[in-house]
Amino acid sequence: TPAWKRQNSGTPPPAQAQDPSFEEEYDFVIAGGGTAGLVLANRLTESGKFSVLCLEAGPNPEVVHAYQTPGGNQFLKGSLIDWGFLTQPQEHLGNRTLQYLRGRGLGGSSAINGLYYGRGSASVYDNWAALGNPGWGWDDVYPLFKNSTKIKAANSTPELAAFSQQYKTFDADAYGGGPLELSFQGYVTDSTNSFVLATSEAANIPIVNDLNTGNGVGIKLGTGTMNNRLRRSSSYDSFYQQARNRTNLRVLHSAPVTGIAFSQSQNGTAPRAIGVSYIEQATGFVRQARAWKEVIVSLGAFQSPQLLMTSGIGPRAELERVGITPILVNENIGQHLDDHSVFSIMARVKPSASTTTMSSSPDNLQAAQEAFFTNLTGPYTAPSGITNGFQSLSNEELQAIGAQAVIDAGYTNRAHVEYLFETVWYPWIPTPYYAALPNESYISVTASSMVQLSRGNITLRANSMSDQPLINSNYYAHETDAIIGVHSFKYLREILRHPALAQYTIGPNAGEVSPGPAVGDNDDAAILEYIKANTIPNWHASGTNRMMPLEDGGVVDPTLKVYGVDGLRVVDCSILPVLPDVNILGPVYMVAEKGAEMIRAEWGDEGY
Ligand SMILES: Cc1cc2nc3c(=O)[nH]c(=O)nc-3n(C[C@H](O)[C@H](O)[C@H](O)COP(=O)(O)OP(=O)(O)OC[C@H]3O[C@@H](n4cnc5c(N)ncnc54)[C@H](O)[C@@H]3O)c2cc1C
Repeated sequence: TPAWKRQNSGTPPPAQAQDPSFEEEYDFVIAGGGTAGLVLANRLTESGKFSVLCLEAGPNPEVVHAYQTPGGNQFLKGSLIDWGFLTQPQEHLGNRTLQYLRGRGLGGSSAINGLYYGRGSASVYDNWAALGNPGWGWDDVYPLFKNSTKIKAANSTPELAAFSQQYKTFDADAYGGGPLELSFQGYVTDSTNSFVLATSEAANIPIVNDLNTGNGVGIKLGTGTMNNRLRRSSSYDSFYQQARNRTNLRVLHSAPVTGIAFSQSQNGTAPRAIGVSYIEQATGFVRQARAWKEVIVSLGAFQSPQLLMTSGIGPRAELERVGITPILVNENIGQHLDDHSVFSIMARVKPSASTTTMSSSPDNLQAAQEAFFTNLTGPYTAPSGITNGFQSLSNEELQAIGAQAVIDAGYTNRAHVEYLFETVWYPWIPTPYYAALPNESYISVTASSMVQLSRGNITLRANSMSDQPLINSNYYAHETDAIIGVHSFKYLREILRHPALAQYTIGPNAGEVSPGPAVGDNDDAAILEYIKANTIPNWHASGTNRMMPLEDGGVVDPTLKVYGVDGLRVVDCSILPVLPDVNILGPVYMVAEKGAEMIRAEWGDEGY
C-alpha cells in the first residue's frame, strides 16, 4: 500500500471505518483547495501530527499564467480558472442575468480576485460575537489577521522606489510573519492620488495611515496581495507553497468532490461524516477517501451549500424537489446569501489619467508586458483599482435619507459605503447610456454599499455537483438598499467633480459620459434606474452556511461544526454571519486560520 493511502495518527478506527470501499485514509479530508482550503491544508499539517487530503475541482492556476501579474488580471474572466457562473435573472435589476466570477483551481478565488486586501472595522467582529459566536470578537481575531500576513514597503526594491509613494502607508504592527504577502501596486496614476484627496474632501473620509488595524473607515492607497516583485500572493502562492512538500499532505487538483459519505445514524445518534467521494479526472476513476477525524467543506459560498444539499443536508422541500432523500433537514442551508454589489459613473479623461490605452491594442499590451517583465515598470505593475475609501454615515444622515433600517439592523460604528477608483471603464459592460469607444480613455468612480439588507439564496438545478447551482443574489430587493445606492451615487458625482479629479477630465460635467446629462442630480428615480442597469457583483457572496445559533437560523456553530451531524465543518466565506464592511478576502483568511486553530486544539495538537 502506498504510504499516502495509509496515513493516520494512530487513532483506532471506529467500526464503520472498516468499510472496504475506502481505499485511502487520512485524518482530515478538505473538500476544496481554494482560499480557505489551502490555509487549512497548511495549518493542519504544520506539526506533522495529522495527515490531510485536500481535493480541488479545478487545475493548478499556473495553467493561466496571467493570474500572477496585476496587469494580467484582465485575462482571467472566462478562463480555465474561472467557474463562469451566471446568476438567475435578477428581478430587481430589470431581469438582468449577471456574470458571477469565481476562482476554479488551487488558490480558488484568491487566484483570480481583484488583489485588494482589507480587514474592516473591529465592530463587525464584535457584532459577530454578540450574535452568539463567542471567540470571534475583534480582540480574538486580530492576532489571526496579523499572523497570516507579512508586508513589504512599497519602495523595497529600486524599481519600486521609482513609483509614487504618496498614500502608500502602513502600520508595521498590523502584520506578522505569515505566508500571505502584501505590498502596494507599482505604477500609480496622478489621478489615483487625486482620487484619494477628492474622496476625502467630497465624502468626508479621513486619509489614514492604515485600514487594517480595526478602524475600517478611511482612505489611502490599498494594500494588495502581491509580493514586492508584484507577483500575486494567492493561497496557492503562499500557504500551499510553504506546505507542499510535507509528506503528511496530499493536495490533488482536477479532483472534484462528488459527495460526502455519512455513517448510518444508530440509536438516535447523529449521522457522522466519514469521508468523501471524488473523481480523479486524470484517470477518470471515482475514488473514496476516508476521514478518520473530520471532513472539512471549503467550496465557497455557492458550492459549499450545494455539496451539503446534494449529500442530503438542507431544506426539506428543496432536497425533495430534486429527488434527494434528506439525511438531515436544516432550512437555512443555501439561504441568507449576503453580498455586496457595485455600480459606477464613468468619465472621459486624458490618457495619462487612465490605464485604458494599455489594453486598447495588442501592441500596447505587448509593450506593457515587456516593461513589466524586463524592468518591473509601467501600467502592468498595477491592478485596475485597489484604492478604496470607506465612508461612515452618521445616524442623523442615515435618518435624514430614510435609511433607519440600516441603524435598526445594527450597522453602526462601521463603514457604510465603499468608494472605489478604477483607471479603466468598470464594470466592463456598456451601460444603456454609453458604450466605451476604442480611442478614448476612461476612469470609473464606483460605489458599493457595505450595508446591503437584501438577501438571496442558492438552490439546486439538479441532484449532483456537476450541475451549477442556481444563484439568486437578489440585489436591491430591500427598499433601503435603493436609498443607500442613490445617496452614494450623489457622492460619486461630488467626488468626480472635485477639482482634484476633474482636472483630468475631457468634456462637460467633469467628463461624465455614463450616465451623463440624461440623469439629473436630484432625479432619484432616474438615478435608481441607472444603478439598476449598471449593477454587478462586488464578489463578496457569503452567509449561505452562516455561523449563528441554530434557533436564529444558523448552519454552523461557533466552532464551524455543522449542526446535527458529527465530523463535519464548513470553513470558508459561506459561514460569515454578517458581511464585514470591506472586501472579504482578508476576513476569509482569518476564518480559515481560526478554523485551523480550533480543529488543532480539539484534536490535541501540541500547543493548541
Ligand atoms: C472576481 C473576484 C474578485 C474579487 N476581488 C476581491 C478583492 O479584490 N479583495 C477581496 O478582499 N476580495 C475579493 N474577492 C472575494 C474573495 O476573493 C473571496 O471571497 C474569497 O477568495 C473566497 O474564499 P473561499 O475559500 O471561501 O472560496 P474560494 O476561494 O472560491 O474556494 C473554493 C474552492 O472550491 C473549489 N470547488 C468548488 N466545487 C468543488 C468541488 N465539487 N470539488 C472540489 N473543489 C471544488 C473551487 O474551484 C475553489 O477553488 C473577489 C472575488 C472574485 C470572484
